[in-house]
Amino acid sequence: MAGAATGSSPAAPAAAVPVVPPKLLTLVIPHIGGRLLLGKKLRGFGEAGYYNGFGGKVEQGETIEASAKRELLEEAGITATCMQHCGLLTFVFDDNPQPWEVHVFRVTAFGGEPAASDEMAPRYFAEAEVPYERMWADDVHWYPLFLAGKLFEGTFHFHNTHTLVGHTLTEVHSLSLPAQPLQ
Ligand SMILES: CNc1ncnc2c1ncn2[C@@H]1O[C@H](COP(=O)(O)OP(=O)(O)OP(=O)(O)O)[C@@H](O)[C@H]1O
Repeated sequence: MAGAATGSSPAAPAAAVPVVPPKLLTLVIPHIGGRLLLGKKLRGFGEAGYYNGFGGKVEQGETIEASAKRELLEEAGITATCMQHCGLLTFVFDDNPQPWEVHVFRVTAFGGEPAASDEMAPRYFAEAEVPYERMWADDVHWYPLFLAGKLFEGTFHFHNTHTLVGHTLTEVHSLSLPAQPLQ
């Protein structure tokens, strides 16, 4: 008889695991002349005083790249004139069913002068002085690849939003970005 079952009981129907599409975000870091431009968060529960690149949610009708440039202008007052996609980070939280997919960009030339916004105060850091103790817990892992000019992909698992409990990280040779705007 064809199609004999391998187990003694009929296979149970697969449990319906809800798949929540990831929230798309950008993270833009100017990296020029051995220095990084980071922003000190001026507001946000539990985040004020912390440093990060510039970025936020990709909006409907916007490409990821356009979103990165918009956030850099809104938060740091500068216009990227040379920017490369260099990382894809996925954040998974045990207290949030929606993972975050963060596209990281390096800016190597920009127009304008960095200026504080109501969200962020920009500040330069030498490569050896990145303030990891005042940054997200994943940053200490992937910044070395960023600083070395590599492309990378990683997945980071957080407990209660902020405690990093595990991760994978690999250098890659290419990254792709959807050309279409977010629907
Ligand atoms: C979990 N570990 C993390 N490690 C490093 N960077 C992280 C991060 N999690 C979020 N980020 C980045 O922080 C910025 C603000 O994020 P977040 O406050 O959620 O964006 P926000 O909803 O305010 O976006 P809008 O500015 O309103 O569009 C944004 O660049 C996002 O990519």
